[in-house]
Amino acid sequence: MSPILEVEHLSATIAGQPVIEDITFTVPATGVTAVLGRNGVGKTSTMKAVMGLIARSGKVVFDGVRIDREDTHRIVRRGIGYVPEDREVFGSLTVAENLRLAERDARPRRDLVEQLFPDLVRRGGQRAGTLSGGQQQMLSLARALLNDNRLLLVDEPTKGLAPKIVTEVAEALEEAARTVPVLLVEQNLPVIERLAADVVVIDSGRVVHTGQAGALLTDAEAVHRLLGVHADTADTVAADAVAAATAPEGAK
Ligand SMILES: Nc1ncnc2c1ncn2[C@@H]1O[C@H](COP(=O)(O)OP(=O)(O)OP(=O)(O)O)[C@@H](O)[C@H]1O
Repeated sequence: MSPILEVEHLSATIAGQPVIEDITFTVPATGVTAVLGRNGVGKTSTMKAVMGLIARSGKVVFDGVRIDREDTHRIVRRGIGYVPEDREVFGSLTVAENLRLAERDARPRRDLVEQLFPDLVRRGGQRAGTLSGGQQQMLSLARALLNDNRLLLVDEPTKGLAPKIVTEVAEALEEAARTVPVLLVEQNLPVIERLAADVVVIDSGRVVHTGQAGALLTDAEAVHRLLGVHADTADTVAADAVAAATAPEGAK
């Protein structure tokens, strides 16, 4: 099967400063591909460059069509959904209004969204600005899933969330990934282990490793060298996350 996204020699600048230098990778047409790397190496910039949100050069091919000269509006209409790191929701509008505004297709996938996020249905009348961080993340994901996208770019969806909510967001993403391929920026190794088939590791604006997620995560030396964390720390984090997610309410 051909890749859904091909990125070749992609470079980008913000305010004239280079933020990524020479990024090359492909995203398979199914499953989750994780973009990893230490803080500030260019993960978010890579997503923004693909979406045409920052000045870029190089080649980006989406489902066989070059999109690197197109504006963001056109790229979105081609079927790439983008869930940015800052969870863009309209804070003064209700949850239901946020969802309605995101509907682009003639037949939005309301059933899928209601099945994945029953809590959002219950909170339809609540102003989005008063939702918790985890609920805002769910709303942001739901907005992208309403349309029949052919690829989702999701930037650090679990950042800053409590372990139990991290598990809920991971579950929602896992479900979503059954219907659409996902390019996921993520720092949480247990989440990557659970969701990702493939990984792309970035360092100093360049790709330094691509391969299968399982092969990287079981190689403690590579995890330490490429990501700057100890694999056993990741195991501890995973164990803590599972314990927190499964502990009775009063024990958390
Ligand atoms: N608006 C901006 N103005 C100037 N420099 C920026 C801006 N946004 C990002 N940068 C710089 O670009 C580089 C890459 O940033 P980017 O946000 O892509 O990294 P990241 O890997 O996503 O980081 P993190 O994991 O911390 O979110 C960093 O050195 C950052 O300081």
